[in-house]
Amino acid sequence: MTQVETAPTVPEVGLKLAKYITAIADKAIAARGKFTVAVSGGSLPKTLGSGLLHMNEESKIDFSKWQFLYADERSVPLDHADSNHLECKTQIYDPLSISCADNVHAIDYSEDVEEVAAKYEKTLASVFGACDAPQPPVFDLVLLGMGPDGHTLSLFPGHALLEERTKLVASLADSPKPPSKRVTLTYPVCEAARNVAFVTSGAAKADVVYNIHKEGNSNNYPSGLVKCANEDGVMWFLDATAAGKL
Ligand SMILES: O=C1O[C@H](COP(=O)(O)O)[C@@H](O)[C@H](O)[C@H]1O
Repeated sequence: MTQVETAPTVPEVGLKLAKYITAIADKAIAARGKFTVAVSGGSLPKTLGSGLLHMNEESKIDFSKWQFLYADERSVPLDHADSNHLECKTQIYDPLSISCADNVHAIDYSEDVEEVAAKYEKTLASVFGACDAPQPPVFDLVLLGMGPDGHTLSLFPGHALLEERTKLVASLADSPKPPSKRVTLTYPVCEAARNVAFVTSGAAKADVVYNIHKEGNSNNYPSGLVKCANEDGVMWFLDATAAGKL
């Protein structure tokens, strides 16, 4: 099951997303004292950053109990133009004065992408306590993007990692979308998360959005295979062009 929210423009999607995420954050902080969110790269940081900035201007958001982690990361230095962390820093953390030292868990770069994945699993354990595949970390929210080929996280159509059920964090060195080396959370982590939301915009995504939501072809795309623990299912935030064929 999925839920779909549409808005005419990307900034309006950002605003809806900001209201959604702050509501989840408030609930998580009231229940457990912190809010854990995994963010993706690509177009998502800009959409999220613009929505949060707008909301923050109206009434200040307290980010002190927010913990930002990553849904996936390109294996490049943190100051590289392809780094998902750099994009989040530019679009979200710096404009909102969110402390990278206190509230963000960047994925450190190394030439050895398997080592990067192993270190990220340790980071998950430091935030969530001991976790493994039978008992994955429980994120309050995983925020995902979707490419025009239907990929999400760094899980690409036809890739062997679509079957990964043992690791929480997987590495790949053959991503069809550059850069080739990446690390990614796996499906079991999404399935354990309290909430999972896609944020997708642009006409290039409209066919895949239609296939996943209207044609019952969701199993043909990595994005369509994502599930979460929320009984209302995965949430989709779409702008008018991505939703154009629904
Ligand atoms: O490479 C990636 O692409 C996807 C989708 O990006 P978008 O620019 O089409 O929104 C993104 O979700 C993922 O985090 C990133 O590594």
